[in-house]
Amino acid sequence: MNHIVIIGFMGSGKTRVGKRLAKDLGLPFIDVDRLIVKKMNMSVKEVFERFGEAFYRALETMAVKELSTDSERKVISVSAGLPLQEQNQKYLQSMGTIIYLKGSAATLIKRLEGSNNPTLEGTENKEEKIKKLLKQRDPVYEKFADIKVVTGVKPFDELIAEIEEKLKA
Ligand SMILES: Nc1ncnc2c1ncn2[C@@H]1O[C@H](COP(=O)(O)OP(=O)(O)O)[C@@H](O)[C@H]1O
Ligand SMILES: O=C(O)C1=C[C@@H](OP(=O)(O)O)[C@@H](O)[C@H](O)C1
Ligand SMILES: [Mg+2]
Repeated sequence: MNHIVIIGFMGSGKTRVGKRLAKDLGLPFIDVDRLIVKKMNMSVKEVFERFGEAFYRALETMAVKELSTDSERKVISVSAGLPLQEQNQKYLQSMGTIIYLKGSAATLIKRLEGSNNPTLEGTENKEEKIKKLLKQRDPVYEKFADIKVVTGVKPFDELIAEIEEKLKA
């Protein structure tokens, strides 16, 4: 497929960037988290609480499998944990151009201050947890990236322009 796929840590801007790219490119936008929220008619947090993380991960796999064979080109923001799951990786790789929105620990910590993300909830030291998870996840995101851009260093519009240039190259 030739989708444009956005990956990255929680708070890296996948949803915001994906929405804007889709608008600029005149493509439909899909956000995997939002797709699940709609399907389940409850928040991500509620799905985790009522059915557990494994169930949420299974929903992610169903979504990515379906999208990997969807022939209508789209901008797709996948949830942060999705690329980490081995069962998703073959689908992810067949989807199209993968953009990694890379953020420093400092940028992500700042953006996730008020977040009620279930992956970070209940942790005593949120900063340490973010740093630890980022260390585990960054090499995986790097591995799958066709295009890498750093978020948090330039204004949003300039970041979008950089991505659009790289997509043309
Ligand atoms: N390039 C950026 N510069 C500043 N703030 C940003 C940028 N991209 C996203 N944000 C903000 O960071 C937060 C997380 O963005 P979001 O798109 O929800 O991330 P994700 O979907 O990767 O978890 C939001 O408040 C969003 O407005
Ligand atoms: O990192 C994770 O494990 C998760 C990230 C979230 O997505 P965002 O990247 O949109 O925050 C959401 O899918 C869920 O809370 C699990
Ligand atoms: Mg999001």
